Amino acid sequence: MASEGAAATALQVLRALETGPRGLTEAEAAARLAGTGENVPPAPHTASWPLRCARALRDPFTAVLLTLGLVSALVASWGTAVVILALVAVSCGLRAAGEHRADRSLAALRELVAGTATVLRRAGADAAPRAREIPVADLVPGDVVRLGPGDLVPADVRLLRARGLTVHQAVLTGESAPVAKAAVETPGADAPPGADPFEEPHLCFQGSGVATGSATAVVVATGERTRFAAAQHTADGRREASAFDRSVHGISWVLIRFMLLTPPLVLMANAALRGRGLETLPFAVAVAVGLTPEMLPVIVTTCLARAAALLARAHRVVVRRLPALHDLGAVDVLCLDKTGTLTQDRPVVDSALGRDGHADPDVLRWAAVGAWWTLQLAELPAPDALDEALLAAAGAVGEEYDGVGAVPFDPGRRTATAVVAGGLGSHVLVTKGAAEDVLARCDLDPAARERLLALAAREAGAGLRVLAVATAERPARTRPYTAADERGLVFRGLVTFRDALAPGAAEALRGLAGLGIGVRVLTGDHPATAARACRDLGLDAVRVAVAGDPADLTADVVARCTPKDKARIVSALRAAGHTVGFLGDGVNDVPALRAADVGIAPRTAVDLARETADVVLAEKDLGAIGHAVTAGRHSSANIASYLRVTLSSNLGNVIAMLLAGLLLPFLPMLPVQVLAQNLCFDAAQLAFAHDRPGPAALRRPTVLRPRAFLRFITGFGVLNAVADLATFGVLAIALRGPDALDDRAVFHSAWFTENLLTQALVMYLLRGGSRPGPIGWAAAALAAVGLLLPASPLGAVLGMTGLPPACPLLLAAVLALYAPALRAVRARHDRRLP
Ligand SMILES: Nc1ncnc2c1ncn2[C@@H]1O[C@H](COP(=O)(O)OP(=O)(O)OP(=O)(O)O)[C@@H](O)[C@H]1O
Repeated sequence: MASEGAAATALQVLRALETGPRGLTEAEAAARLAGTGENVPPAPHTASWPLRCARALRDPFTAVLLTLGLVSALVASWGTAVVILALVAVSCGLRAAGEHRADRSLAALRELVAGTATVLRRAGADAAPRAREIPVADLVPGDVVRLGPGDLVPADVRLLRARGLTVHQAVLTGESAPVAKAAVETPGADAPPGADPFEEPHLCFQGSGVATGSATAVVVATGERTRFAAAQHTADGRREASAFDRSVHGISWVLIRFMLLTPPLVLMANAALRGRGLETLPFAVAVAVGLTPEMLPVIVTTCLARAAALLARAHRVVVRRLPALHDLGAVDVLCLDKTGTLTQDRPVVDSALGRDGHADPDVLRWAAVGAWWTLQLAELPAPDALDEALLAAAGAVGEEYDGVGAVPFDPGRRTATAVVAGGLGSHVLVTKGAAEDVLARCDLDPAARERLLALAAREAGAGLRVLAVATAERPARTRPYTAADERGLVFRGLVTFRDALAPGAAEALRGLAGLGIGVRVLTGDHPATAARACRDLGLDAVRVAVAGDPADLTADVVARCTPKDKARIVSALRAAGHTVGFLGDGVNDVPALRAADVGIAPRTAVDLARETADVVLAEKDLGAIGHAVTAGRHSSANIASYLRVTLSSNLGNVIAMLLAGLLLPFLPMLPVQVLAQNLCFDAAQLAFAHDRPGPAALRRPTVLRPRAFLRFITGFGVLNAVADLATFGVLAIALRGPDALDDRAVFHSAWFTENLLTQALVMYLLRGGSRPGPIGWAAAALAAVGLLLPASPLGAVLGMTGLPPACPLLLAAVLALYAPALRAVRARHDRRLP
C-alpha cells in the first residue's frame, strides 16, 4: 500500500478504494467486511505448542542440560542421558503449560480494553455522513476515520486533512519522539523508490498513536495487510528486561560457568588423585546437573502466570507484559499524573472572571467559541474534558461566527487557538490555555502580568483548574494560522473549573506509602491546583516545584510538566537507581509511560496510553495498584526463595560429593542416583510457585542483589557440605572403618537419604516466612521419599538397599546438629539485612 499511496494523490487513493471524503455507506462497509475480514492483527501471543516448547529450550539452563544429556548419550551412559532428557522434557512441558494458562486467562480481559475508532459512515447513498464510534475490528478499506490526541491509528491510513498532527511511531520504528504528519497532495513525489514508508508524511500506520493535533484519513489497509502486522513478526519486546530479571539472569550465568567447569574439574581431580579415567564422566555430568536450578524457568513462569491470573480475576488488573510484574514488585517510586488519576477528569465550570477578578460571562463565551471552533475545524473525534465543560456551561455558542482556522491544543505549548471571522475583513484569534502561557503571549506591562498571575494562583490555590482566555483582532488573510500567530493578544480573563478527586485515591496513596513506595505527582497543571489536590488527598508537607526548576527531581509534586518533562524526570529517577512506575491516563503521559520501568494506565485512559502501558487497571480503582505491587513482590519473593534454597542445597551437595569422591575408593553416589535425588528435589521445589511468602517480603520493594545473593548461597552451601561430610564421617566411624565403607550400596543409600533429609530441612528453614504451607508439605514428602525409597523396589533398580537400623539414628543425630546451626546462621544473616 505504501508504494501505491506514495505515488497517488488523496483523490486517486479515494478513487482506487471506491470511496469518497464522505465515507462509505453502512451497506458497503458490511459487504467489504465480509470480503476482507476483521481488522485484527494476527494474534502474536497464541504460539503453538511445539513453538512454546522450542522457546522453552532457549532458556540457558535447559540448553546446558540438553548438552549434558547429549554428552551422556555420546559416552553411552544411557541411564544418565534418559534421566536428563526427562528433566528437560518435564521442564519444557511445565513451562509451556504455564504460559498457555497465563495467555488464556488474560485474553478475555484484554477484550475489555480493546479500542474503538471514530468513523464517518452514511445510512444510505444519499444520507449525510455521521461520525460514530465502532470497534476497531469493524473497519474496512475505504472507511474515512477521524483521529484526535491519544487515539491509536486503527489501520494503515492515508491522510486527507490534518492539523498540527504528530504521531508516536515508536512501536514501528523505535523512534521515541513524535513525528509530524501532513496531508500533502503530492506526497513523496521525489522520494527515491523503496524509501522508508514510515517517513512518508501523509501515511499513518496501525500501531502508531496521535500525540497532538487531529486528522481525517481514509483506511487503505486493515488486519493482516497492515505494516504493523508485518512488523510484528520481526519486532517484539520493546522494553529491556526488568531489574529483577537481570539479577536472576546474572546469577544464572555465574552458575552456568560453574556448571560448565564442573565436569572437566571432576575428571581432572579424579584422574590426578585416584587415577580414574573417562569412566567418571557420567558422574561428573550428573554432579554438574546437580548444580543446576533446572526448575527456574518453570517456577518463574508459574509464579508470574499465577499472579497475573489472580490479579485479573480478583482485582481486574490486566498485565500486558508478564515480566512487568517483577518490575512492579521492585518499584520504589511511583510517579502519577494528577488529572484523571488523582482527580476524575470530569471538570465543571466554576466561574468566569474578568481582568479585575469579578464575574464576567463574556470570558466564558469567548472560551466556548474557541472550544467550539477548535472542535469543528480540527475535526476532533471528541472534545477534550475542558472543552466539553466549556461547551456544557456556555450553551449554544460559536455558530454565530464563521470559523476560519484552528491550532489545536498541544500539551507542550499548553494553549489552543481558534480563528473566527470578525467584522469588516478582520479575523479574531481566540486563545485559551494555561495562565502563564497565555499571559506570556499577551501585550501587558510586567506589573499587570504579575497581578493576573497572582489572580490565577489564588484560584488554583482553592483547588480549581484555571484556563486563561485572550483574543486578538487581525486583518483577514488566507495564509493558514499557526502557533506562531499566538502573540500580541489581549487578555480577557480566567475560567475556573472544579474537578472532583478520584474516589479511593486517598486510600490508594496511603496504601502505597505502607508498601514503602514514594509517590511523585508529575502534572501539566498549575502548581497550586496540584498542591491543593495533594493536600486534600492527605499528602502533607508536599514539596512543589515547576518543571525545569533545579528542584524538580526531588520535589513531591512537579507542575507544568510537558510530556517531555515527565519522561525526563522518570528517566533521571531511574538513572539515580530507583525502579520507577508511572501511572497516567493522558496523551501527555505516553513518553513517561514508555520511559518508566513499568507503565500503568487506568482503563479509562486514552487508547494510546493504554496501549503503551504494561499494566491496565480495568476498574477505576487506584487501590488495585497496591494489589498489583503485592502480587509482583509475591512472585519475586517466591522465585528468590526458590533460588536461595535450591542453590545453597545443590552447592553443598556438590562440594561434599566431590570431596567424598576423592577420599573414597569408589564414587559416593552412582550418576543415576545423583540424578534421581535431583529429580525428587526438583519436584518438591515446585511448591515454591504456590508458596505464600512471609509479610516481611511483601512490605518492601523487592531487590535481588547478585553479590549478596551469591554470598548467601556460598555460606549456606558450605554449611550444607559440612553436614554432608559429617554424615560421611559418622557413617565411616559407626560402621567401623573401611570395611563398612566397602558396602557401596549401603553407603550410597545412606547418602541418598541424608541428602534428601538435609534438602527438606533447608527448604523448610531457609524459606523465611512463618507458616509452612505448601513448602512444609513438600519438605515432609521429600523427607519421606528419602527414608523410604532406598528400601523400595525402585530403590533396588537404582542400586540402593535398605539401611541398617543404626543408620537413621545416626542421620537423625547429624540433622539434630545441622538444624540449629542452620537456624543460627539464618538469624545472623537476617539481622545483617537492612
Ligand atoms: N483544551 C484545552 N485548551 C486550552 N488549554 C488547555 C486545554 N487542556 C488543557 N489546557 C491547559 O494546559 C495545561 C496542561 O494540560 P495537560 O493536558 O498537559 O495536563 P493536565 O491535564 O493539566 O494534567 P495531568 O498532567 O495531571 O494530566 C492544563 O493545565 C491547562 O491549563
